Amino acid sequence: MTLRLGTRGSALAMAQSNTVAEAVRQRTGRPVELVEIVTPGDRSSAPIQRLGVGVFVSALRDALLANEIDFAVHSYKDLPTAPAKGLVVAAVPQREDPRDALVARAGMTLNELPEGARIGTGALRRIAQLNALGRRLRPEPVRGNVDSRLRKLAEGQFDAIVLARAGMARLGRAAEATEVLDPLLMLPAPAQGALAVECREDDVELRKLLSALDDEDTRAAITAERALLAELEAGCSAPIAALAEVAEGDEGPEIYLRGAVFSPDGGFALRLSRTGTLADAAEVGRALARDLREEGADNALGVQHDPHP
Ligand SMILES: NCc1[nH]cc(CCC(=O)O)c1CC(=O)O
Repeated sequence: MTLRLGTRGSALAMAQSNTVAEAVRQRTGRPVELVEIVTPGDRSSAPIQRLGVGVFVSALRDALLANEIDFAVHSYKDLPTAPAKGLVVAAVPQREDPRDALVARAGMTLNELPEGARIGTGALRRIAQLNALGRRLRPEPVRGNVDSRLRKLAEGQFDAIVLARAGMARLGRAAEATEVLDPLLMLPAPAQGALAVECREDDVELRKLLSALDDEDTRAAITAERALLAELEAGCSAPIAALAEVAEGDEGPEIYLRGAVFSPDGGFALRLSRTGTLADAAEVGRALARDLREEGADNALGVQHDPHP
């Protein structure tokens, strides 16, 4: 029987869904059809921070629970940390490049941008890290999909924009980045570059099929990054960054987790790290969150800032 994959109609969502659909066809031999779901987030042009964290997600989840579709693909970093009742992340495919990218006019790198350069980005995490550089760059809000952000740059609305390299890559536009930002300067959002393949918890047969797409290292990395985020009780737009990498340690594979918390003006920046085994990924994330808290993370997270005053 044909599997129904629910997807938003945006170019990025379609690219992600088509990639997963193809992988499911190849690995299971089952036909997959795409079913387009329109979410309130697609109809509105209000700032994401105002629409709320789950705006792109809940319409897909409703369709899953109503049995209108069989599975859905999300950008993992857009998923709230709270688990969805009746649903399960059945697969976490191998992650794309998790780093942020700079696209600047005249091929400039971050270091070459002049004082006062206007940088289009709405994410508090990116605004804070740009401000923390102390270069007097000027972050300015920008919304819209990857294509429209690149168009606004080309039209001269900004000197540069910062966006996830993974999103550019999925649209075949990664070559337009003028610099891939080192996580030392710009630590990405928890789960950036990863996908969550979600289905109904009780759909045992499909869960088994989808598990063929699961990548163990990616799942461990995302588990650590999101445990950190959940422990700090922050949403996807909070100025919190995390990146876990898996590498061979002395006694087998190990997880290397970096986490950071910023005040939006960049005046407070706290970066810490921890390591552990893959099996302990969630505990590594929670422990690093506690470390961040002990070192004053709440100073940055306690106050609610309006990103677009
Ligand atoms: N914030 C929206 C969003 N959600 C997922 C991606 C890109 C793909 C990914 O990170 O997986 C983007 C665009 C961006 O941050 O530039």
